[in-house]
Amino acid sequence: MTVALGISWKSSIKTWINASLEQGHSVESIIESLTDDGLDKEAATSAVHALLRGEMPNTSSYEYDPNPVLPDRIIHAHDRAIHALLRVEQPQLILFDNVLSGDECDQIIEMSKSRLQPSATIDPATGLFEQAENRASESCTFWLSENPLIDVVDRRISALMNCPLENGEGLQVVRYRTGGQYLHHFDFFPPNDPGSIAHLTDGGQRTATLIVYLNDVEAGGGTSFSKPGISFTPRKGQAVYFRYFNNLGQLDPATEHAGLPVGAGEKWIINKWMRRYPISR
Ligand SMILES: O=C(O)CCC(=O)C(=O)O
Ligand SMILES: [Fe+2]
Repeated sequence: MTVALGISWKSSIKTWINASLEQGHSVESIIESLTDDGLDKEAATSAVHALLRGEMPNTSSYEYDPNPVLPDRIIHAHDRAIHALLRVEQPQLILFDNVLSGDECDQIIEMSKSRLQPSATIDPATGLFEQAENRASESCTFWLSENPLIDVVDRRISALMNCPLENGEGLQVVRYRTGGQYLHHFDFFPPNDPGSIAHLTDGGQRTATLIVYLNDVEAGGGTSFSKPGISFTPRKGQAVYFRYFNNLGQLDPATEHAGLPVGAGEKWIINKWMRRYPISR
């Protein structure tokens, strides 16, 4: 016999699903366990998907809970002491100095050149990657800890963001040529887009981003946050952190941002996206 799960599904089931995702169990295996326990498949699937989207509807205003990033002036991140130069509380934004050395920036640019492909964005309906109209750049992704340098950078960023290594997507390197830009957008998967579920099922929602600047840009190319009205100038080795998913499962609308048009020369960055749960690899 199977039972249907009402809208207010028991919080113990929710806690159990959350713990299972945190332990790295796959969505399919969790749904299977729930159906083995007598839930109907559709109810089990929608319960897991509801949790993946975030427990709280975004009708109430975003609550700024404590940032997992340490509040210190200098953070000892894996192998490097990193200075926090500027902190904004609403939205939660931090500018860090010297996250990568000049030499590390140059090496990552060199390693990426032969791998770049035109950047894609996610189709809201299907979840498939499509040719980006709002994003004029090329990019490539490294596997987590793909080589010794990428491994050190992945570990350093994980320590800096105070988020487990396994919750991190592989480093994405982006090159914008003169005129290249990324129009205003959010980094999280829009919870109500049907296409988001395919991405949420492995790792859950994105929680925070670190953008590392790999070069000094000749002109333009800042990262602009329109709600607080702040823009960051690319500076080789520096990084901007922002967090948009809190412990209530809300998403911060004030983290909308853009990569401004590059006025002259090229702009190279790394994107590191952290997820709520470990990603299977
Ligand atoms: O280029 C930038 O400064 C921002 C890039 C960005 O927001 C992204 O790739 O998601
Ligand atoms: Fe972004």
